[in-house]
Amino acid sequence: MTENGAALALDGVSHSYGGGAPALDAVSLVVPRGRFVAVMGRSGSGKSTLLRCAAGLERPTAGTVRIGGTDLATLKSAGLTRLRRDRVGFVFQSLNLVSALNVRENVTLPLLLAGAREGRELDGRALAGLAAVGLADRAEDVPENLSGGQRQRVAIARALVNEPEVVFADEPTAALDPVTAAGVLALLRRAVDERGRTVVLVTHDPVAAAWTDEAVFLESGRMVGRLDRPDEAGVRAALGASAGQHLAVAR
Ligand SMILES: Nc1ncnc2c1ncn2[C@@H]1O[C@H](COP(=O)(O)OP(=O)(O)OP(=O)(O)O)[C@@H](O)[C@H]1O
Repeated sequence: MTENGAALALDGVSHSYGGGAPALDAVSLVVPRGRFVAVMGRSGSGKSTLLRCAAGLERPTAGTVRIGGTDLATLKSAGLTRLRRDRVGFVFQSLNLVSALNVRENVTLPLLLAGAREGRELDGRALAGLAAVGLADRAEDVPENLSGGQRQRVAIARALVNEPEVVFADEPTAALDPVTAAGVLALLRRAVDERGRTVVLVTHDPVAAAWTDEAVFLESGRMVGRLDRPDEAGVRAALGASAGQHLAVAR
């Protein structure tokens, strides 16, 4: 896959907060359309920084980020906001939903922000999205009446509603029990397999990574390895190896 045909392409991306040591150091990554990629590494290795740079939430200090061929550096602040709103979906660990809105309204929010008119068509899209995550019957409920796993499923419906080019998920299952987490990961997997979506998942969890097509490993801001079709044991071994490498360097 060339960079041009990719959903997401990072080329030599570095980022330092306030001129300190690089949190991300010359990372290159090409994610083809219809692929599910896990970004892994220990706490502080730069996973969230990679996601923030890739999603246009943070401007890297060096390197190029392209989403669907658009070089994010060519966009001014308003253009970057539009890109995040129209072409990218987000699922975070928590605080995903607006508590003042019901579930259906939460799902329609990205469409409304993108200029769609309220009405039957919009509600139909929200309900179809909710049905896909098994929550059509909770459409008129408020988020606080939902369990953590149900809220994350609503967040996934919302992240997918505008058919984004890339969905960025930052530890979306960290607060969930293993069974509920598996349900949420299965939904992301289905979005890739059945709807051709592209998902970048930040996680420290080898079980979560085993749902993806490819795991990439960060250590001290650098990309130190990757695994195709990762399984749990392979991911644990790779994480152990990169930690060992780090210790060897630190000594
Ligand atoms: N806003 C910030 N200002 C200054 N330094 C930051 C900021 N955010 C992150 N860092 C630093 O950048 C480095 C990478 O952090 P990052 O949050 O990307 O790691 P992570 O792998 O996502 O960690 P975790 O798994 O704990 O969330 C760390 O050294 C961190 O302290």
